[in-house]
Amino acid sequence: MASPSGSSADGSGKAQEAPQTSEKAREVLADDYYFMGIAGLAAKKSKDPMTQVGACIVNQEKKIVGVGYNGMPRDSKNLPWSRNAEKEEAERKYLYVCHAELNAIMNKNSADLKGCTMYVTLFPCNECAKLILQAGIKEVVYFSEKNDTPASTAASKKMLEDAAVPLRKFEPKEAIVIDFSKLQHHSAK
Ligand SMILES: Nc1ccn([C@H]2C[C@H](O)[C@@H](COP(=O)(O)O)O2)c(=O)n1
Ligand SMILES: [Zn+2]
Repeated sequence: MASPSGSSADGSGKAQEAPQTSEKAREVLADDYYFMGIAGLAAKKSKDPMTQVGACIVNQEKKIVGVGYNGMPRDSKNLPWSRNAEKEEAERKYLYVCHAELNAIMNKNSADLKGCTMYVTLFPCNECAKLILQAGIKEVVYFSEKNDTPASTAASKKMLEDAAVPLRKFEPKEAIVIDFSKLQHHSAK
């Protein structure tokens, strides 16, 4: 470690290099912010005009093994995105859309998801809770909760609780901002 004064700090007698004044300590993103941030970024890819949801699955070594967002099934072209309650059920998105959690699980790049944690930007519905349990996921971290499907939410909570899978709300204390101009790297010389 360089000593600020530039004098010997290791007993070698050699002067240590002082840190450049332009070098400053960087903040290291905490795991929850990083993984929920990835889920949030994935959500931005969703074509759902009303609700974009993202999910990120992390294994016990804190490696990302699956990411997904809500979208229509593969190769579909003309399925409706409407949520309009006055339309026929077949003309609304709900029968067709693949939830972010389903897509994250399907997109897995590891043999299995046993012992993993799922980060998801919206509370998982009861169908996704079943998928989460069947995949062997052992923890769920969610960000927001809508109260428009109370029976589904209650069933989801019940299933996860019954299987002793902890469900935790992510409560960020600050925003993450990606400023691309700050990602510009400059050579040392
Ligand atoms: N945990 C969840 C909950 C919902 N979704 C998707 C399904 C739809 O695309 C959208 C909800 O639509 P809304 O009723 O808000 O218009 O969110 C999901 O992927 N994961
Ligand atoms: Zn779902």
